[in-house]
Amino acid sequence: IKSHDSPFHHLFDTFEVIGSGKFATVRRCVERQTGNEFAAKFIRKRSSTGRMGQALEDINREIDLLREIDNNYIIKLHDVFDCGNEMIIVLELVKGGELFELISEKGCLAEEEAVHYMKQILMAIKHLHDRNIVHLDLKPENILLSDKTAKRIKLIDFGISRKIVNDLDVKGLYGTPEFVAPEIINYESVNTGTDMWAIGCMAYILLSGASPFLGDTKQQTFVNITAADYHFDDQYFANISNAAKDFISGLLVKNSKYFTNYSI
Ligand SMILES: Cc1ccnnc1
Repeated sequence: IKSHDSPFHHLFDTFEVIGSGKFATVRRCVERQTGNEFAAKFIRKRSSTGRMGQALEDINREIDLLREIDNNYIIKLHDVFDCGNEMIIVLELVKGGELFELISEKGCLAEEEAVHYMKQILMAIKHLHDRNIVHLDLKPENILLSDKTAKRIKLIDFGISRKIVNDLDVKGLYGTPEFVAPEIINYESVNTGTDMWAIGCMAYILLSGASPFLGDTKQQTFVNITAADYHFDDQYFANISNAAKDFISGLLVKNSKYFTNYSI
């Protein structure tokens, strides 16, 4: 995949918006030559003077990570176009909606269905961690369903993902408050355990529909996280297996860089 000089709009027709973020909009598009559908992520570049838009360094980091990844449970990169004041990343189109929507509809999932999704999420994360890549924004909104019948997931959005070099690499507050690990809040270094913490949060949510640390304010959520203060409310967990609770407890461990395991 190389970044083209032939303009994106000669090769693709673009259609409805299917996702949007801070500096990016994702639209369904069709490659004229083949008729194949893709998701085109339009990212505004930050100008030398402005503050709007994403820094080129960050856009290129996301692209380089996507080029390196090749896993059935992670979104595939198709092409990249540099179009002046925006970069266009052409990605595999995933049509089954967000796992988040599924939980919102159903309240929570039956344990065997939650296990089915967690296995796929763990295989995607193992693929990343084996390459020293940490996602850093794992949450149900970033898990899409490739199609509702097959219950296959695709992990998306590597906008804040990083390469971890000798473990003590990146600092800086980011991620979504509800899912960030204590080391993010305490401005300590992140590591693969940072993703495992978020996986623990997602497992808790899939099984109960409740969010383990969510407070009434962002500040209260941060207090709950840094104290690792959560519990298995019997209102939701009465019929959940001990194995499932042990799995979650093993992940919601502070500074869990020494407890990363992928028993699938
Ligand atoms: C939102 C989105 C991103 C990538 N592929 N399909 C949909």
